[in-house]
Amino acid sequence: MVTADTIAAIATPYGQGAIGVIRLSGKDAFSIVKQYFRPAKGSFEPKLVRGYTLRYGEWWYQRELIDEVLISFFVQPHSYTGEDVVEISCHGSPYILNRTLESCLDAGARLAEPGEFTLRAFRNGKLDLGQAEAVADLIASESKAAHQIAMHQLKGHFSRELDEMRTQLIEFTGLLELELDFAEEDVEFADRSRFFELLDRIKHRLRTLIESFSLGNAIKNGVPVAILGAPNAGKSTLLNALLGEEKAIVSHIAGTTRDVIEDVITIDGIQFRFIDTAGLRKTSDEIEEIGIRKALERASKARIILYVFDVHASSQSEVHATYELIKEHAPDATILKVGNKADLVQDVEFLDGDILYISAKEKVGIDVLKKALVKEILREKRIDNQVIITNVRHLDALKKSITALEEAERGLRSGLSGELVAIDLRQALYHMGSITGQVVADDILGYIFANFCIGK
Ligand SMILES: Nc1nc2c(c(=O)[nH]1)N(C=O)[C@@H](CNc1ccc(C(=O)N[C@@H](CCC(=O)O)C(=O)O)cc1)CN2
Ligand SMILES: Nc1nc2c(ncn2[C@@H]2O[C@H](COP(=O)(O)OP(=O)(O)OP(=O)(O)O)[C@@H](O)[C@H]2O)c(=O)[nH]1
Ligand SMILES: [Mg+2]
Repeated sequence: MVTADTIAAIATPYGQGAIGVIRLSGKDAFSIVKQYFRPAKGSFEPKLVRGYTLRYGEWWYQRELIDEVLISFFVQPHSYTGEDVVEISCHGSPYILNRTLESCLDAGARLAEPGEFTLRAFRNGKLDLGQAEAVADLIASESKAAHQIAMHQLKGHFSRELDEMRTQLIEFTGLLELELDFAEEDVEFADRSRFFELLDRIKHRLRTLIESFSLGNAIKNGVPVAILGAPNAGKSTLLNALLGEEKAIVSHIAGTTRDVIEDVITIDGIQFRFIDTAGLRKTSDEIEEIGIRKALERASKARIILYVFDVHASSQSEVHATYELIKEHAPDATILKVGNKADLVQDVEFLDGDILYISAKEKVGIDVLKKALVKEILREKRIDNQVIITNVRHLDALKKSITALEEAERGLRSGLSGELVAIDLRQALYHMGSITGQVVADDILGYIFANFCIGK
């Protein structure tokens, strides 16, 4: 067990709260408590601490009664970090928390780096790297879907699957390398046809994981939905109807919205990021022109585009032309056609095809539109109980693994000797292992944990 220097941090958010927690981890955690803690009953002996116990008493520092506190004890290796851990629960006042932290630092603890508690948990084998990253995602999750994906990963499903694939590859790679020792005898220990099968299976699975990134990333950061269309189509009215608040200015004057306006809402557990934009048209107004450029730029980054047109006022050719303009700028997005101001027409037989008719102003059809958005994101996919990757680092490692596997396959097909093929396989194994952290360089660890909160 690694028991390094003792780290300390405030583990709760900054500001006033009912309770605030200071966390200490490392070999001096209990003796630091000894210096300032006066138990309400009995005495406190670091050596006699039992894990999973709680003590009540006072925290004194520089002759000042800082607070009444509750202290939780975890004895290594049975703690989050795997080290001796202490949690001091104070009243949630910034002054109390700062003073208590100060006292711990005064006694020799060091201020923890962001993510350092979790880094220690990783180093001590409590979590693998993928799970440690899931902890950060879990804390950041703001919707049921994002929470589900992070929790699935924290529970180690992704890691287990990678481990299984790695084990199969390692076995085969070992056999290939063994052939080297019998080079003169021209033997093949590793059954080539079974190998191609294995490679196909693993590549297919890796590809599915890679494809899941687009969904995973959208869910984690909020699915970007850009609202586009001609001026006065009712885009801002639609944004307000979706959000249920008057966020954007609405007026009968064409060209009202200039800047990009955005806000998030959660629908059926999925967070959507709605982006209202300037109406698309030819204009000589310089500022409006900038707004239109921004609109098209945001269109290119959206996953879904709500193309809003006025069923009452627009001609079929206008509707078509704007649609083509949007499509050109956002070839990868799904474009949903939304025929607005349906309240102004009697029979809606304006355009054929899959058009959603709504009245943004009268809030008619908004729920159907929301359902359509959720359906578009989930399609047939379920997000519970399956691995969905959300992390660019993982995406990168998976892509590199596939490239190496393809190289190995090419080598085998062209009759390359086993030991050379094995080099590519080791490369693939390396990249797969980098996800769970079986192989990982220190600078990568530093980069990963730097993005955590302090105290985590
Ligand atoms: N107060 C508090 N709440 C918290 C945490 C924490 O550290 N402190 N957590 C942290 O962020 C999460 C819980 N994670 C934890 C994971 C493992 C252990 C732990 O003690 N593990 C031992 C126990 C196993 C056993 O029961 O024997 C171990 O792994 O050996 C503690 C917390 C969320 N809530
Ligand atoms: N009758 C009716 N009027 C609507 C509807 N939606 C919007 N309007 C009206 O259409 C006008 C333009 O609405 P906006 O939401 O500002 O249109 P926009 O697309 O954001 O326009 P720009 O920002 O100029 O591009 C306003 O007068 C709205 O009240 C609707 O469903 N029915
Ligand atoms: Mg507008």
